[in-house]
Amino acid sequence: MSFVSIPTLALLSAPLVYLLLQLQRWLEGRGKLPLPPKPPGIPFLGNAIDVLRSTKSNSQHLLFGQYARDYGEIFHVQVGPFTQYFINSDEAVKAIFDKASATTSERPRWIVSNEQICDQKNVLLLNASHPRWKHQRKVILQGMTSVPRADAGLEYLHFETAKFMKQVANNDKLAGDSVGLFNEIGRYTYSAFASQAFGMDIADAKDPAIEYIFRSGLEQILGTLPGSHLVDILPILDKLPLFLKPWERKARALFQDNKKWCDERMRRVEKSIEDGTVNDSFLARVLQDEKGMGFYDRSEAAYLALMLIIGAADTSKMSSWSFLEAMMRFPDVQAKALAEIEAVVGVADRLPVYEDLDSIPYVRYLMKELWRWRPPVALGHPHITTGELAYNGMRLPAGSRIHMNAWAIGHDPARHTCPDRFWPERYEGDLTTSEQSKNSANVKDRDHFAFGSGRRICPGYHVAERSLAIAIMRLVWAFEVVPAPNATLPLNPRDYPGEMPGNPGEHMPIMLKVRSQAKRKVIDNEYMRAEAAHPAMEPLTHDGWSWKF
Ligand code: HEM
Repeated sequence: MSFVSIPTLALLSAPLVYLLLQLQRWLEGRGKLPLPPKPPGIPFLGNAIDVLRSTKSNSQHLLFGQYARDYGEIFHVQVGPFTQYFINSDEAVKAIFDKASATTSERPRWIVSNEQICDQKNVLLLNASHPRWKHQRKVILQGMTSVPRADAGLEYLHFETAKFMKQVANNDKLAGDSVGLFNEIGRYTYSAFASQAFGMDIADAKDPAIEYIFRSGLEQILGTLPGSHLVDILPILDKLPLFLKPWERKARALFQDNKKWCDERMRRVEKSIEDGTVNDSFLARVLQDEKGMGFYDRSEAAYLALMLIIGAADTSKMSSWSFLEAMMRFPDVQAKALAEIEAVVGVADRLPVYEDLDSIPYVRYLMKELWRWRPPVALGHPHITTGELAYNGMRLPAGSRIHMNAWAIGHDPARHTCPDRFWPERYEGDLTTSEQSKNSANVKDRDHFAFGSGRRICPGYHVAERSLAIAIMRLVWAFEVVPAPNATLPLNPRDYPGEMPGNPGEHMPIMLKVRSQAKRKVIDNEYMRAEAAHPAMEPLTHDGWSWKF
Protein backbone atom coordinates (compact mmCIF):
# COMPACT_ATOMS: atom_id res chain seq x y z
CA MET A 1 0.00 0.00 0.00
CA SER A 2 1.42 3.36 -0.93
CA PHE A 3 1.91 5.90 1.87
CA VAL A 4 -0.69 8.71 2.00
CA SER A 5 0.12 11.68 4.24
CA ILE A 6 -2.34 12.88 6.86
CA PRO A 7 -3.00 16.24 5.20
CA THR A 8 -3.68 14.47 1.87
CA LEU A 9 -6.08 12.09 3.59
CA ALA A 10 -7.81 14.99 5.24
CA LEU A 11 -8.08 16.84 1.94
CA LEU A 12 -9.53 13.81 0.19
CA SER A 13 -12.08 13.32 2.92
CA ALA A 14 -13.12 17.03 3.02
CA PRO A 15 -15.91 16.73 0.38
CA LEU A 16 -17.33 13.75 2.27
CA VAL A 17 -17.25 15.65 5.56
CA TYR A 18 -18.92 18.57 3.80
CA LEU A 19 -21.70 16.40 2.39
CA LEU A 20 -22.28 14.73 5.75
CA LEU A 21 -22.49 18.13 7.45
CA GLN A 22 -24.99 19.37 4.86
CA LEU A 23 -27.08 16.23 5.34
CA GLN A 24 -26.97 16.56 9.11
CA ARG A 25 -28.01 20.20 8.82
CA TRP A 26 -30.89 19.36 6.53
CA LEU A 27 -32.13 16.58 8.79
CA GLU A 28 -31.91 18.74 11.90
CA GLY A 29 -33.62 21.70 10.24
CA ARG A 30 -36.71 19.90 8.92
CA GLY A 31 -39.91 21.60 10.07
CA LYS A 32 -38.06 24.30 11.97
CA LEU A 33 -37.53 28.04 11.52
CA PRO A 34 -35.21 28.91 8.64
CA LEU A 35 -31.56 29.65 9.15
CA PRO A 36 -30.42 33.27 8.75
CA PRO A 37 -29.69 34.21 5.12
CA LYS A 38 -26.39 33.43 3.44
CA PRO A 39 -24.75 35.21 0.51
CA PRO A 40 -24.61 32.96 -2.55
CA GLY A 41 -21.53 30.73 -2.71
CA ILE A 42 -20.29 27.68 -4.57
CA PRO A 43 -20.56 24.00 -3.60
CA PHE A 44 -18.05 22.75 -1.05
CA LEU A 45 -16.25 26.08 -0.75
CA GLY A 46 -19.32 28.17 0.01
CA ASN A 47 -18.24 31.79 0.44
CA ALA A 48 -14.58 30.89 0.88
CA ILE A 49 -13.30 32.75 -2.17
CA ASP A 50 -14.82 36.11 -1.18
CA VAL A 51 -13.89 35.65 2.46
CA LEU A 52 -10.29 34.65 1.74
CA ARG A 53 -9.91 37.47 -0.76
CA SER A 54 -11.11 39.99 1.83
CA THR A 55 -8.76 38.47 4.43
CA LYS A 56 -5.85 38.88 2.07
CA SER A 57 -6.66 42.54 1.50
CA ASN A 58 -7.38 43.17 5.23
CA SER A 59 -10.93 44.16 4.40
CA GLN A 60 -13.04 41.47 6.06
CA HIS A 61 -14.84 44.16 8.05
CA LEU A 62 -15.99 45.79 4.79
CA LEU A 63 -17.20 42.51 3.30
CA PHE A 64 -19.10 41.53 6.44
CA GLY A 65 -20.36 45.11 6.79
CA GLN A 66 -21.75 44.94 3.26
CA TYR A 67 -23.35 41.54 3.94
CA ALA A 68 -24.96 43.04 7.04
CA ARG A 69 -26.53 45.78 4.94
CA ASP A 70 -27.62 43.28 2.28
CA TYR A 71 -28.87 40.48 4.52
CA GLY A 72 -29.90 42.17 7.76
CA GLU A 73 -29.58 41.45 11.46
CA ILE A 74 -28.00 38.01 11.15
CA PHE A 75 -26.37 36.31 8.18
CA HIS A 76 -24.11 33.33 7.90
CA VAL A 77 -21.19 32.52 5.69
CA GLN A 78 -19.78 29.16 4.87
CA VAL A 79 -16.05 28.77 4.43
CA GLY A 80 -15.47 25.15 3.45
CA PRO A 81 -16.68 23.06 6.40
CA PHE A 82 -17.00 26.12 8.69
CA THR A 83 -20.17 28.10 9.20
CA GLN A 84 -19.95 31.48 10.90
CA TYR A 85 -22.93 33.55 11.99
CA PHE A 86 -22.61 37.33 12.25
CA ILE A 87 -24.84 39.32 14.58
CA ASN A 88 -25.30 42.76 13.09
CA SER A 89 -27.83 44.76 15.08
CA ASP A 90 -28.01 46.14 18.60
CA GLU A 91 -31.36 44.37 19.22
CA ALA A 92 -29.96 41.04 18.09
CA VAL A 93 -26.90 41.50 20.32
CA LYS A 94 -29.14 42.20 23.28
CA ALA A 95 -31.30 39.13 22.59
CA ILE A 96 -28.47 36.74 21.75
CA PHE A 97 -25.38 37.82 23.71
CA ASP A 98 -27.07 39.41 26.74
CA LYS A 99 -30.46 37.79 27.36
CA ALA A 100 -29.44 34.35 26.10
CA SER A 101 -25.92 34.50 27.52
CA ALA A 102 -26.43 31.19 29.35
CA THR A 103 -26.55 29.61 25.88
CA THR A 104 -24.08 31.84 24.04
CA SER A 105 -20.96 32.18 26.20
CA GLU A 106 -18.91 29.12 25.28
CA ARG A 107 -15.98 29.20 22.88
CA PRO A 108 -15.46 26.91 19.90
CA ARG A 109 -13.16 23.97 20.62
CA TRP A 110 -9.64 25.06 19.73
CA ILE A 111 -7.46 22.03 20.29
CA VAL A 112 -4.18 23.67 19.39
CA SER A 113 -4.78 27.20 20.67
CA ASN A 114 -6.69 26.58 23.86
CA GLU A 115 -5.67 23.09 24.90
CA GLN A 116 -2.05 23.00 23.75
CA ILE A 117 -0.62 26.51 23.30
CA CYS A 118 -2.41 27.75 26.44
CA ASP A 119 -2.81 24.46 28.33
CA GLN A 120 -6.38 25.59 29.14
CA LYS A 121 -5.10 28.45 31.26
CA ASN A 122 -6.08 31.48 29.17
CA VAL A 123 -9.40 33.05 30.15
CA LEU A 124 -9.91 34.37 26.61
CA LEU A 125 -10.01 30.90 25.06
CA LEU A 126 -11.57 28.89 27.87
CA ASN A 127 -15.13 27.69 27.83
CA ALA A 128 -17.36 29.65 30.18
CA SER A 129 -18.41 26.35 31.76
CA HIS A 130 -14.80 25.62 32.74
CA PRO A 131 -14.40 26.44 36.47
CA ARG A 132 -11.09 28.16 35.73
CA TRP A 133 -12.84 30.73 33.49
CA LYS A 134 -15.05 31.98 36.31
CA HIS A 135 -12.16 32.07 38.75
CA GLN A 136 -9.86 33.92 36.37
CA ARG A 137 -12.52 36.54 35.58
CA LYS A 138 -13.00 37.11 39.30
CA VAL A 139 -9.31 37.59 40.05
CA ILE A 140 -8.78 39.79 36.98
CA LEU A 141 -11.37 42.14 38.41
CA GLN A 142 -9.96 41.98 41.94
CA GLY A 143 -6.35 42.29 40.86
CA MET A 144 -6.37 44.66 37.90
CA THR A 145 -9.59 45.86 36.31
CA SER A 146 -12.08 46.98 38.98
CA VAL A 147 -12.47 50.77 39.24
CA PRO A 148 -10.07 51.09 42.22
CA ARG A 149 -7.50 48.82 40.54
CA ALA A 150 -7.85 50.69 37.24
CA ASP A 151 -7.34 53.94 39.16
CA ALA A 152 -4.21 52.47 40.74
CA GLY A 153 -2.85 52.03 37.21
CA LEU A 154 -3.25 55.72 36.35
CA GLU A 155 0.22 56.66 37.55
CA TYR A 156 1.75 54.20 35.06
CA LEU A 157 -0.35 55.56 32.22
CA HIS A 158 0.57 59.14 33.13
CA PHE A 159 4.24 58.28 33.36
CA GLU A 160 4.42 56.30 30.13
CA THR A 161 2.47 58.82 28.07
CA ALA A 162 4.66 61.66 29.42
CA LYS A 163 7.69 59.68 28.32
CA PHE A 164 6.21 59.20 24.85
CA MET A 165 5.47 62.91 24.55
CA LYS A 166 8.97 63.88 25.66
CA GLN A 167 10.52 61.51 23.10
CA VAL A 168 8.40 62.80 20.23
CA ALA A 169 8.53 66.47 21.18
CA ASN A 170 12.34 66.38 21.17
CA ASN A 171 12.95 64.22 18.14
CA ASP A 172 11.79 65.57 14.77
CA LYS A 173 12.83 62.40 12.99
CA LEU A 174 10.64 60.25 15.22
CA ALA A 175 7.76 62.75 15.00
CA GLY A 176 7.76 62.31 11.21
CA ASP A 177 8.27 58.56 11.12
CA SER A 178 4.95 56.73 11.26
CA VAL A 179 6.44 53.29 11.92
CA GLY A 180 8.57 54.76 14.70
CA LEU A 181 5.51 56.44 16.24
CA PHE A 182 3.51 53.22 15.98
CA ASN A 183 6.28 51.35 17.80
CA GLU A 184 6.64 53.99 20.49
CA ILE A 185 2.90 53.92 21.14
CA GLY A 186 3.31 50.15 21.40
CA ARG A 187 6.14 50.58 23.88
CA TYR A 188 4.17 52.83 26.17
CA THR A 189 1.05 50.65 26.18
CA TYR A 190 3.02 47.42 26.68
CA SER A 191 5.06 49.07 29.43
CA ALA A 192 2.02 50.53 31.22
CA PHE A 193 0.28 47.15 31.29
CA ALA A 194 3.47 45.23 32.14
CA SER A 195 3.73 47.60 35.12
CA GLN A 196 0.17 46.83 36.15
CA ALA A 197 0.46 43.09 35.58
CA PHE A 198 4.01 42.32 36.81
CA GLY A 199 5.27 45.56 38.40
CA MET A 200 8.01 45.69 35.73
CA ASP A 201 8.39 48.05 32.81
CA ILE A 202 9.70 48.21 29.25
CA ALA A 203 12.00 51.13 28.63
CA ASP A 204 12.83 50.69 24.96
CA ALA A 205 10.62 50.14 21.89
CA LYS A 206 13.17 47.63 20.60
CA ASP A 207 13.02 45.56 23.76
CA PRO A 208 12.51 41.93 22.61
CA ALA A 209 9.92 41.45 25.37
CA ILE A 210 7.43 43.37 23.22
CA GLU A 211 7.85 41.05 20.29
CA TYR A 212 7.78 38.01 22.52
CA ILE A 213 4.46 39.04 24.06
CA PHE A 214 2.98 40.10 20.73
CA ARG A 215 4.03 36.93 18.90
CA SER A 216 2.83 34.71 21.74
CA GLY A 217 -0.62 36.31 21.53
CA LEU A 218 -0.60 36.17 17.75
CA GLU A 219 0.05 32.41 17.72
CA GLN A 220 -2.98 31.92 19.95
CA ILE A 221 -5.25 34.14 17.87
CA LEU A 222 -4.13 32.75 14.51
CA GLY A 223 -4.93 29.31 15.86
CA THR A 224 -8.55 30.34 16.47
CA LEU A 225 -9.17 31.24 12.82
CA PRO A 226 -11.26 28.69 10.94
CA GLY A 227 -9.08 26.20 9.12
CA SER A 228 -5.78 27.21 10.69
CA HIS A 229 -5.31 23.75 12.24
CA LEU A 230 -6.51 20.60 10.55
CA VAL A 231 -6.97 18.89 13.89
CA ASP A 232 -9.74 21.39 14.73
CA ILE A 233 -11.58 20.25 11.60
CA LEU A 234 -10.86 16.56 12.14
CA PRO A 235 -10.49 16.14 15.92
CA ILE A 236 -9.86 12.45 15.38
CA LEU A 237 -6.31 13.45 14.45
CA ASP A 238 -5.81 14.37 18.07
CA LYS A 239 -5.90 10.66 18.90
CA LEU A 240 -2.66 10.03 17.02
CA PRO A 241 0.47 9.35 19.05
CA LEU A 242 2.48 12.47 19.86
CA PHE A 243 5.34 11.64 17.51
CA LEU A 244 2.87 11.93 14.59
CA LYS A 245 1.58 15.32 15.74
CA PRO A 246 4.21 17.99 15.02
CA TRP A 247 1.61 20.74 15.57
CA GLU A 248 1.03 19.54 19.15
CA ARG A 249 4.73 19.30 19.94
CA LYS A 250 5.22 22.86 18.68
CA ALA A 251 2.18 24.18 20.55
CA ARG A 252 3.14 22.57 23.84
CA ALA A 253 6.70 23.81 23.49
CA LEU A 254 5.35 27.36 23.20
CA PHE A 255 3.33 26.87 26.37
CA GLN A 256 6.39 25.60 28.21
CA ASP A 257 8.40 28.55 26.98
CA ASN A 258 5.70 31.04 28.06
CA LYS A 259 5.48 29.30 31.42
CA LYS A 260 9.23 29.49 31.94
CA TRP A 261 9.16 33.16 30.99
CA CYS A 262 6.35 33.88 33.45
CA ASP A 263 7.83 31.75 36.26
CA GLU A 264 11.14 33.58 35.99
CA ARG A 265 9.34 36.90 36.47
CA MET A 266 7.24 35.47 39.27
CA ARG A 267 10.43 34.52 41.14
CA ARG A 268 11.62 38.09 40.77
CA VAL A 269 8.34 39.39 42.20
CA GLU A 270 8.59 36.88 45.06
CA LYS A 271 12.09 38.06 45.81
CA SER A 272 11.01 41.70 45.79
CA ILE A 273 8.27 40.79 48.28
CA GLU A 274 10.91 39.20 50.54
CA ASP A 275 13.20 42.23 50.15
CA GLY A 276 10.37 44.67 50.82
CA THR A 277 10.91 46.39 47.46
CA VAL A 278 7.80 45.04 45.71
CA ASN A 279 5.76 47.24 43.35
CA ASP A 280 2.00 47.03 43.44
CA SER A 281 0.81 44.83 40.56
CA PHE A 282 -1.68 42.13 39.68
CA LEU A 283 0.85 39.39 40.31
CA ALA A 284 2.17 40.91 43.54
CA ARG A 285 -1.38 41.08 44.87
CA VAL A 286 -1.98 37.40 44.13
CA LEU A 287 1.33 36.36 45.68
CA GLN A 288 0.76 38.46 48.78
CA ASP A 289 -2.80 37.30 49.29
CA GLU A 290 -3.11 34.80 52.13
CA LYS A 291 -5.05 32.39 49.94
CA GLY A 292 -3.24 33.25 46.72
CA MET A 293 -6.61 34.56 45.46
CA GLY A 294 -7.74 30.98 45.04
CA PHE A 295 -5.02 29.81 42.60
CA TYR A 296 -3.92 26.21 43.25
CA ASP A 297 -0.79 26.90 41.29
CA ARG A 298 1.01 30.24 41.44
CA SER A 299 2.41 29.67 37.97
CA GLU A 300 -1.12 29.98 36.60
CA ALA A 301 -1.35 33.48 38.08
CA ALA A 302 1.95 34.47 36.47
CA TYR A 303 0.74 33.06 33.15
CA LEU A 304 -2.50 35.01 33.52
CA ALA A 305 -0.48 38.20 34.08
CA LEU A 306 1.09 37.64 30.66
CA MET A 307 -2.33 36.96 29.11
CA LEU A 308 -3.55 40.26 30.57
CA ILE A 309 -0.79 42.20 28.85
CA ILE A 310 -1.73 40.42 25.61
CA GLY A 311 -5.42 41.35 26.04
CA ALA A 312 -4.72 44.92 27.09
CA ALA A 313 -1.76 46.20 25.10
CA ASP A 314 -2.58 45.80 21.42
CA THR A 315 -6.21 46.81 21.72
CA SER A 316 -5.15 49.96 23.58
CA LYS A 317 -2.29 50.64 21.19
CA MET A 318 -4.71 50.37 18.26
CA SER A 319 -7.13 52.75 19.96
CA SER A 320 -4.44 55.44 20.26
CA TRP A 321 -3.26 54.81 16.70
CA SER A 322 -6.79 54.98 15.24
CA PHE A 323 -7.36 58.15 17.23
CA LEU A 324 -4.40 59.72 15.43
CA GLU A 325 -5.98 58.67 12.15
CA ALA A 326 -9.20 60.43 13.14
CA MET A 327 -7.35 63.62 14.07
CA MET A 328 -5.37 63.58 10.83
CA ARG A 329 -8.43 63.07 8.66
CA PHE A 330 -10.81 65.35 10.54
CA PRO A 331 -8.87 68.55 11.35
CA ASP A 332 -12.04 70.39 12.42
CA VAL A 333 -12.60 67.83 15.13
CA GLN A 334 -8.94 68.14 16.14
CA ALA A 335 -9.29 71.93 16.43
CA LYS A 336 -12.43 71.64 18.54
CA ALA A 337 -10.86 68.99 20.78
CA LEU A 338 -7.82 71.20 21.33
CA ALA A 339 -9.98 74.19 22.25
CA GLU A 340 -12.07 72.14 24.68
CA ILE A 341 -9.00 70.62 26.34
CA GLU A 342 -7.07 73.89 26.60
CA ALA A 343 -10.12 75.62 28.07
CA VAL A 344 -9.78 73.35 31.10
CA VAL A 345 -6.09 72.48 31.22
CA GLY A 346 -4.65 75.78 30.00
CA VAL A 347 -2.50 76.41 26.96
CA ALA A 348 0.88 75.69 28.51
CA ASP A 349 0.39 75.37 32.26
CA ARG A 350 0.43 71.61 32.81
CA LEU A 351 -0.24 68.28 31.10
CA PRO A 352 -3.80 66.97 31.02
CA VAL A 353 -4.51 64.18 33.50
CA TYR A 354 -7.22 61.54 33.65
CA GLU A 355 -9.13 63.52 36.28
CA ASP A 356 -9.76 66.27 33.68
CA LEU A 357 -12.10 63.95 31.79
CA ASP A 358 -15.06 64.88 33.98
CA SER A 359 -14.61 68.55 33.11
CA ILE A 360 -14.24 68.02 29.35
CA PRO A 361 -17.36 66.24 28.02
CA TYR A 362 -16.01 66.48 24.47
CA VAL A 363 -13.29 63.96 25.37
CA ARG A 364 -15.95 61.47 26.44
CA TYR A 365 -17.63 61.92 23.04
CA LEU A 366 -14.31 61.45 21.29
CA MET A 367 -13.79 58.15 23.12
CA LYS A 368 -17.23 56.86 22.21
CA GLU A 369 -16.86 57.97 18.62
CA LEU A 370 -13.45 56.37 18.32
CA TRP A 371 -14.62 52.98 19.56
CA ARG A 372 -17.67 53.16 17.27
CA TRP A 373 -15.65 54.25 14.24
CA ARG A 374 -12.65 51.95 14.69
CA PRO A 375 -13.52 49.09 17.09
CA PRO A 376 -10.19 47.29 17.68
CA VAL A 377 -11.87 43.85 17.64
CA ALA A 378 -14.12 44.74 14.72
CA LEU A 379 -15.64 41.29 14.15
CA GLY A 380 -15.76 40.10 17.75
CA HIS A 381 -14.22 37.05 19.28
CA PRO A 382 -16.24 33.91 18.40
CA HIS A 383 -18.69 32.30 20.80
CA ILE A 384 -20.49 28.98 20.37
CA THR A 385 -24.15 28.37 21.12
CA THR A 386 -24.90 25.43 23.39
CA GLY A 387 -28.61 25.22 22.53
CA GLU A 388 -30.89 26.18 19.70
CA LEU A 389 -32.02 29.83 19.66
CA ALA A 390 -34.78 31.63 17.78
CA TYR A 391 -34.51 35.29 16.84
CA ASN A 392 -36.86 37.30 14.68
CA GLY A 393 -38.17 34.32 12.72
CA MET A 394 -34.71 32.77 12.30
CA ARG A 395 -33.01 29.85 13.96
CA LEU A 396 -29.50 29.59 15.30
CA PRO A 397 -28.79 25.88 15.67
CA ALA A 398 -26.93 24.54 18.71
CA GLY A 399 -23.19 24.63 18.07
CA SER A 400 -23.30 27.79 15.92
CA ARG A 401 -20.16 29.87 15.83
CA ILE A 402 -21.37 33.43 16.40
CA HIS A 403 -19.53 36.73 15.99
CA MET A 404 -20.61 40.11 17.21
CA ASN A 405 -20.14 42.38 14.22
CA ALA A 406 -19.13 45.54 16.10
CA TRP A 407 -18.02 47.10 12.82
CA ALA A 408 -21.38 46.64 11.08
CA ILE A 409 -23.38 47.92 14.06
CA GLY A 410 -21.15 50.97 14.42
CA HIS A 411 -21.33 51.65 10.68
CA ASP A 412 -25.04 51.04 10.22
CA PRO A 413 -26.38 54.29 8.67
CA ALA A 414 -29.76 53.65 10.29
CA ARG A 415 -28.09 53.71 13.73
CA HIS A 416 -25.43 56.34 13.09
CA THR A 417 -25.90 59.09 10.48
CA CYS A 418 -22.94 59.30 8.06
CA PRO A 419 -21.15 56.43 9.81
CA ASP A 420 -17.79 56.95 8.09
CA ARG A 421 -17.59 60.50 9.35
CA PHE A 422 -15.71 60.96 12.63
CA TRP A 423 -18.23 63.15 14.37
CA PRO A 424 -18.10 63.12 18.19
CA GLU A 425 -21.06 65.52 18.40
CA ARG A 426 -23.35 62.59 17.61
CA TYR A 427 -22.90 61.64 21.28
CA GLU A 428 -23.65 65.15 22.60
CA GLY A 429 -25.17 64.82 26.07
CA ASP A 430 -24.19 61.17 26.53
CA LEU A 431 -21.71 61.20 29.39
CA THR A 432 -22.13 57.56 30.30
CA THR A 433 -19.11 55.37 31.01
CA SER A 434 -18.71 52.12 29.07
CA GLU A 435 -20.22 50.25 32.00
CA GLN A 436 -23.24 52.53 32.25
CA SER A 437 -23.79 52.49 28.51
CA LYS A 438 -23.65 48.71 28.15
CA ASN A 439 -26.38 48.54 30.80
CA SER A 440 -28.67 51.00 28.97
CA ALA A 441 -32.31 50.00 29.42
CA ASN A 442 -32.81 50.59 25.71
CA VAL A 443 -30.08 49.02 23.63
CA LYS A 444 -30.59 51.75 21.01
CA ASP A 445 -28.96 54.11 23.53
CA ARG A 446 -25.84 52.00 23.82
CA ASP A 447 -22.82 53.91 22.51
CA HIS A 448 -20.82 51.15 20.77
CA PHE A 449 -20.00 47.44 20.92
CA ALA A 450 -16.20 47.53 20.99
CA PHE A 451 -15.98 45.51 24.21
CA GLY A 452 -18.44 42.78 23.26
CA SER A 453 -21.54 41.98 25.28
CA GLY A 454 -22.98 39.52 27.77
CA ARG A 455 -21.06 37.34 30.22
CA ARG A 456 -17.88 37.39 28.23
CA ILE A 457 -17.74 41.13 27.79
CA CYS A 458 -14.19 42.44 28.02
CA PRO A 459 -13.36 42.68 31.73
CA GLY A 460 -10.79 45.41 31.02
CA TYR A 461 -12.99 48.32 29.96
CA HIS A 462 -12.32 50.52 33.03
CA VAL A 463 -8.61 50.18 32.34
CA ALA A 464 -9.09 50.74 28.60
CA GLU A 465 -11.13 53.90 29.22
CA ARG A 466 -8.38 55.37 31.38
CA SER A 467 -5.77 54.55 28.81
CA LEU A 468 -7.70 56.10 25.92
CA ALA A 469 -8.83 59.22 27.80
CA ILE A 470 -5.25 60.05 28.78
CA ALA A 471 -3.95 59.34 25.28
CA ILE A 472 -6.61 61.55 23.66
CA MET A 473 -6.12 64.51 25.96
CA ARG A 474 -2.34 64.42 25.86
CA LEU A 475 -1.91 63.77 22.14
CA VAL A 476 -4.23 66.58 21.13
CA TRP A 477 -2.92 69.04 23.70
CA ALA A 478 0.73 68.46 22.74
CA PHE A 479 0.77 67.74 19.01
CA GLU A 480 -0.73 68.89 15.78
CA VAL A 481 -1.59 65.71 13.90
CA VAL A 482 -1.06 66.10 10.15
CA PRO A 483 -0.54 63.86 7.11
CA ALA A 484 3.13 63.05 6.47
CA PRO A 485 4.70 64.87 3.49
CA ASN A 486 4.69 61.61 1.49
CA ALA A 487 0.94 60.97 2.07
CA THR A 488 -1.23 60.30 -0.95
CA LEU A 489 -4.09 62.78 -0.80
CA PRO A 490 -6.98 62.53 -0.37
CA LEU A 491 -6.26 60.03 2.39
CA ASN A 492 -7.87 56.65 1.92
CA PRO A 493 -7.84 54.05 4.73
CA ARG A 494 -7.55 51.31 2.09
CA ASP A 495 -4.01 52.58 1.41
CA TYR A 496 -2.79 51.79 4.93
CA PRO A 497 -4.74 48.80 6.29
CA GLY A 498 -3.67 47.26 9.58
CA GLU A 499 -3.55 43.62 10.59
CA MET A 500 -6.56 44.03 12.85
CA PRO A 501 -9.54 44.38 10.45
CA GLY A 502 -10.85 47.92 10.25
CA ASN A 503 -7.82 49.48 11.93
CA PRO A 504 -5.01 51.48 10.37
CA GLY A 505 -1.59 49.89 9.91
CA GLU A 506 1.83 51.12 10.90
CA HIS A 507 2.38 52.73 7.49
CA MET A 508 -0.44 55.20 7.96
CA PRO A 509 1.22 58.40 6.67
CA ILE A 510 1.10 60.52 9.77
CA MET A 511 3.23 63.14 11.40
CA LEU A 512 3.13 64.85 14.80
CA LYS A 513 4.25 68.44 15.35
CA VAL A 514 4.72 69.75 18.84
CA ARG A 515 2.38 72.72 19.10
CA SER A 516 4.77 75.23 20.73
CA GLN A 517 8.05 75.67 22.55
CA ALA A 518 6.10 76.48 25.69
CA LYS A 519 4.32 73.13 25.49
CA ARG A 520 7.58 71.34 24.88
CA LYS A 521 8.93 72.90 28.07
CA VAL A 522 5.90 71.78 30.07
CA ILE A 523 6.32 68.26 28.67
CA ASP A 524 10.01 68.13 29.56
CA ASN A 525 9.46 69.46 33.06
CA GLU A 526 6.51 67.24 33.82
CA TYR A 527 8.31 64.19 32.50
CA MET A 528 11.26 64.94 34.78
CA ARG A 529 8.92 65.20 37.74
CA ALA A 530 7.06 62.02 36.76
CA GLU A 531 10.34 60.15 36.36
CA ALA A 532 11.52 61.21 39.79
CA ALA A 533 8.24 60.08 41.35
CA HIS A 534 8.08 56.83 39.36
CA PRO A 535 8.81 53.75 41.48
CA ALA A 536 12.08 51.99 40.66
CA MET A 537 11.18 49.11 38.38
CA GLU A 538 12.98 46.11 37.09
CA PRO A 539 12.82 45.71 33.33
CA LEU A 540 10.33 43.08 32.20
CA THR A 541 12.74 41.72 29.66
CA HIS A 542 15.51 39.16 30.01
CA ASP A 543 17.40 37.22 27.41
CA GLY A 544 16.56 33.75 28.60
CA TRP A 545 13.95 32.32 26.28
CA SER A 546 14.51 29.79 23.61
CA TRP A 547 11.32 29.86 21.57
CA LYS A 548 11.69 30.70 17.89
CA PHE A 549 8.46 31.88 16.26
C1 HEM B 1 -9.58 49.34 23.79
C2 HEM B 1 -9.26 48.33 24.54
C3 HEM B 1 -9.95 47.00 24.52
C4 HEM B 1 -10.88 46.47 23.65
C5 HEM B 1 -11.52 47.14 22.45
C6 HEM B 1 -11.18 45.13 24.10
C7 HEM B 1 -12.10 44.29 23.49
C8 HEM B 1 -12.34 42.99 23.89
C9 HEM B 1 -13.26 42.09 23.24
C10 HEM B 1 -14.12 42.43 22.03
C11 HEM B 1 -13.22 40.92 23.91
C12 HEM B 1 -14.00 39.65 23.56
C13 HEM B 1 -15.36 39.67 24.22
C14 HEM B 1 -16.18 38.45 23.83
O1 HEM B 1 -15.68 37.35 23.74
O2 HEM B 1 -17.37 38.63 23.58
C15 HEM B 1 -12.28 41.06 24.99
C16 HEM B 1 -11.96 40.08 25.88
C17 HEM B 1 -11.04 40.22 26.89
N1 HEM B 1 -10.36 41.37 27.23
FE1 HEM B 1 -10.46 43.15 26.30
N2 HEM B 1 -10.43 44.87 25.20
C18 HEM B 1 -9.68 45.97 25.51
C19 HEM B 1 -8.83 46.15 26.59
C20 HEM B 1 -8.60 45.21 27.55
C21 HEM B 1 -7.83 45.43 28.75
C22 HEM B 1 -7.20 46.77 29.14
C23 HEM B 1 -7.79 44.25 29.43
C24 HEM B 1 -7.15 43.90 30.74
C25 HEM B 1 -6.60 44.73 31.56
C26 HEM B 1 -8.56 43.29 28.65
C27 HEM B 1 -8.73 41.97 28.99
C28 HEM B 1 -9.56 41.09 28.31
C29 HEM B 1 -9.75 39.70 28.70
C30 HEM B 1 -9.06 38.98 29.87
C31 HEM B 1 -10.67 39.15 27.81
C32 HEM B 1 -11.23 37.73 27.79
C33 HEM B 1 -12.61 37.68 28.43
C34 HEM B 1 -13.30 36.34 28.28
O3 HEM B 1 -13.11 35.65 27.29
O4 HEM B 1 -14.09 36.01 29.18
N3 HEM B 1 -9.04 43.90 27.54
N4 HEM B 1 -11.76 42.34 24.96
